[in-house]
Amino acid sequence: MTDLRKGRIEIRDVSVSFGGKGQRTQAVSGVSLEVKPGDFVSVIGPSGCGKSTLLNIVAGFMVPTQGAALLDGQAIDGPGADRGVVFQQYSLFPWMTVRKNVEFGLKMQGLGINARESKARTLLGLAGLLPFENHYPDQLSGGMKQRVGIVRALATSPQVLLMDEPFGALDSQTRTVMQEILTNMWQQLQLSVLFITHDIEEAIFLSEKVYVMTARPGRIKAEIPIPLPRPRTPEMMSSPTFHALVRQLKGLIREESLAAMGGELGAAGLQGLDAHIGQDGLKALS
Ligand SMILES: Nc1ncnc2c1ncn2[C@@H]1O[C@H](COP(=O)(O)OP(=O)(O)OP(=O)(O)O)[C@@H](O)[C@H]1O
Repeated sequence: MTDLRKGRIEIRDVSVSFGGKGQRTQAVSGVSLEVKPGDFVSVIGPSGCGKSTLLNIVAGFMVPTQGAALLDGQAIDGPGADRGVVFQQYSLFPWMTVRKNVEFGLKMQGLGINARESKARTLLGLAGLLPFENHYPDQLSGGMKQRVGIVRALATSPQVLLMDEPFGALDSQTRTVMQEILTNMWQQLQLSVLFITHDIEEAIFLSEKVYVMTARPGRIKAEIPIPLPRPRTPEMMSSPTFHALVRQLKGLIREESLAAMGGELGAAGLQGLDAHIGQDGLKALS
């Protein structure tokens, strides 16, 4: 079991710019956030606000232009086995069975065949995948492939799990089941999770805390604690607290999405919108 005192992620005053002189894009500006050991924290915000950029910095795939990301007080300077990463697209090896996919990282760590097999089977069991251990990825549904992806990321016992829209490609039914499976695994393994999503309900259902980002350049607009009890159940999604949180987050995101779209459309584009739907239509939208 993961040591509960480990797995603290800190992003300290991080700014990121892309491109050279003349074509410089500031993606992220002065972002600070924290995931305490064993916490589940989501980041939500309009498209292009820098969510994936932040996750890539914590994963060690990218270096910030300013500021720093730390894991348990140590500056992150590259990828490491202490951080498991799951992306939206499934990244399984198609020529390996489910179990061999899960065992891969353990083999790289030099674990013997029996220990690898036993660990892989335990985790596959937690995710309900043991009956499919000898299947190949193309014999699995999207939800099952993503469950294997999560189990594979967890196999090397990382202290933190970094997830970038992991359920974005799944239908809503499968997505709901995956959210429940993930909360169960998170509770049993006591990991810290940094979770990127566009989906407000998903962020609330899964998290202890949700950070809302502004339109680009991404800053932290709000930090919303989620006071729902654990374990979370789908019935909680109909509770007044849940609905109030959805309303609050929708309001915050809407402001930023309009700002982001305004930037893309420009004044002329927005005038075109105005001409199309008229002032009354615009009032109805606000
Ligand atoms: N390698 C890069 N070179 C230039 N610009 C980049 C690069 N990577 C990201 N960007 C820009 O930085 C901004 C933030 O990108 P990022 O992918 O982090 O946003 P995001 O919030 O994850 O977006 P989405 O929700 O659409 O996935 C975007 O405007 C993007 O176009």
